[in-house]
Amino acid sequence: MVDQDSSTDRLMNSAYEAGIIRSLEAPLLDEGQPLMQEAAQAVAVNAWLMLSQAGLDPQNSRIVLLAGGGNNGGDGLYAGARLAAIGADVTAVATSSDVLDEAAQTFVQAGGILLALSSDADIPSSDAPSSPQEVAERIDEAVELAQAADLVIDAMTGIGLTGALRGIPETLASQLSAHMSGETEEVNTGEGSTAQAHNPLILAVDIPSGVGVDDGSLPGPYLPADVTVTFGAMKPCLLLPPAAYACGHIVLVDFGFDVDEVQASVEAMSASRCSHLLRVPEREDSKYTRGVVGLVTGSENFPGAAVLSTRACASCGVGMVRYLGPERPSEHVLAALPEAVLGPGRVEAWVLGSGVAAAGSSKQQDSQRSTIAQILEAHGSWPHQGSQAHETEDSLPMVVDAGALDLLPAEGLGPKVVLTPHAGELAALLQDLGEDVTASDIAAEPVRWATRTWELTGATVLLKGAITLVVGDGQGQDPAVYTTGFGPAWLSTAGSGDVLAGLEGALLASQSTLLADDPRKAIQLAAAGAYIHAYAANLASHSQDRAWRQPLLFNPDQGKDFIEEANRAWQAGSRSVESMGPLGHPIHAADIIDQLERAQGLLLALPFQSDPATDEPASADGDDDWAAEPDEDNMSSTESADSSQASNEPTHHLSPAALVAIESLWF
Ligand SMILES: NC(=O)C1=CN([C@@H]2O[C@H](COP(=O)(O)OP(=O)(O)OC[C@H]3O[C@@H](n4cnc5c(N)ncnc54)[C@H](O)[C@@H]3O)[C@@H](O)[C@H]2O)[C@@H](O)CC1
Ligand SMILES: [K+]
Repeated sequence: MVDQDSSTDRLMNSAYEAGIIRSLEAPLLDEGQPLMQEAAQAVAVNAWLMLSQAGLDPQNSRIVLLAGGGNNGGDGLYAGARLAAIGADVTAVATSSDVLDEAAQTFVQAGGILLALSSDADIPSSDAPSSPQEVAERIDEAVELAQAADLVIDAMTGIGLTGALRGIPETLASQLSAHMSGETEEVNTGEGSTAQAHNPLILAVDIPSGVGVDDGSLPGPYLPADVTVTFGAMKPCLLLPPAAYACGHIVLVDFGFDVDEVQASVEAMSASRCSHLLRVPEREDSKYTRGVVGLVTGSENFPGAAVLSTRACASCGVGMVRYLGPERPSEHVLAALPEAVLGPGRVEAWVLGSGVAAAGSSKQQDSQRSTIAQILEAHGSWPHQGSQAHETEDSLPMVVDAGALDLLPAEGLGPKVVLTPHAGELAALLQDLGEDVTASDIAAEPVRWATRTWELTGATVLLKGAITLVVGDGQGQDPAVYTTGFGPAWLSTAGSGDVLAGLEGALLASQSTLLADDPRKAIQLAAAGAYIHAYAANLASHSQDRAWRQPLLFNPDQGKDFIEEANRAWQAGSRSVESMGPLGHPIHAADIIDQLERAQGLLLALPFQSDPATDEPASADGDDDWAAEPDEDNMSSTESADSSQASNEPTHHLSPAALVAIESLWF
């Protein structure tokens, strides 16, 4: 993990496997800390907030709780009891043969109704269905209740889930998720028109039931959430695609875990982590000590890629950009970037292959490929074939993209070689390495396949996606895994990858001394590159859409601050997990480049901000009068003089009575 992490940074951005979460809970439980009650309180408060944000009165809302047989169900039942106690209409559906007894009794005493679905149910205050037909009827009843509810609290399974959901939880998850995605019949309004089916809000307790806790996969049916209230620490599924897309907004309940001695399995790149990875020039620096990047990108057919990659590279803090290519792209590069130097010479890092056609994809062999092959031979950090040289002093950090990927030697690459494929390119690379895998297999299990590529090649693997993954050498035998989902969906546009390759090269070159000391830093630098890329796209598009957001920290002492943060972050009334905020506008690749320098400036300003706990670069200087400054988490928009005044106003729209009610949940 990044050395300079604050404990808040670590808590919000480091994810631990289920077994480690249990080891972190154990000492607190031994000391008698009432973790389940703390979890239940947080669930109740967040349920209340979700309802009130959607314009509903929580005290008159219909809530359906799906309660499993483990502690996750226990959390849900105690939360349901708190909500029932303030007047909500809460029905708990028991999805397994038993539920935690004391939790169920507390729930029923508070006025909740308990419905058992399993034929061998042994549950207080609810008879088991007596025949298979009655089981089926009760399941139908539960599905209908949930579909008609204002809020569904999903407490079927937490970190105790093994494999895909089975049995009643599987049935409920598949029927409810089909309903919400509109796969079931539309509602006929009786006037010849159809209306969208009503969708309940969904709050997931700890994790959405059904997602692969430790690997972020979706092994079977699952219930996508609007908000996931998770306990103690982040789990891998909350960061890793595709499961992370099913979590909605994440609220992390701080139990005070001591994570100093445990190893995270996934880390999210954050603004603060990123700011520590940028190299700031010193007085004695010259253009050469700041790093020279050599780019073999673009081609006669794709001169634009040469322009985009060199311009992006020049915007990211290197001393010099050197371009190698045929006449046409060279002329374009020089026209767009007069600072560029053409032709061979000394470099600290290479960027190879963006905008270069892979073998077989064009009739004419791309002349850039022979240059790339020579560079790979001379500067690759792997044993040279036919010579005894191993990891040599000639080996340089390099970004290997697009048309250079198939020129790599198959194995023995080092971490300073950063591969930047998208799923399709990775599938082709893995097929060359003998794996039977398609691009859609990779999209379904990206961390598995990025890790496999790292195992086979030894390179650092940056797999591009809405959430980009970087896998490379970690501690001991285990890989390190970083994620970045800071960008808006506008980022998926032609040339965006060329921009990323150029900026990755700049980071590797400017930090070549750091990399020489510890080649594993390439993973963090690669993830930082993806973060800066995303951040520049946010600035360019004025979008607050994010593939992934940091969790909101829930601390019982925060009270109204948390309400305000949640209101700001969740966008009042939003019922869609798709849209995480105002969408901004389209961008093209050059727009991203235009914001790269500003993005880095904002990141470098971060340590000087008054509130170091917030992981959001300082707001800009007010030059965007209408647009929202991108925020990693909970930041407000660019503050003009007027709006900074407005930001002192409470952002929630809760009546005094509503505040009294929520305070009763809180204490
Ligand atoms: N350890 C603790 O004291 C704390 C745990 N907490 C909660 O406890 C949860 C973990 O509790 P548990 O270990 O009891 O496990 P869970 O409650 O997550 O899961 C166990 C339940 O899931 C069912 N299940 C497992 N795999 C299944 C599958 N494939 N298909 C269908 N059902 C399946 C089991 O039959 C059982 O009913 C956490 O996620 C969190 O919500 C919180 O209360 C905080 C404190
Ligand atoms: K759950």
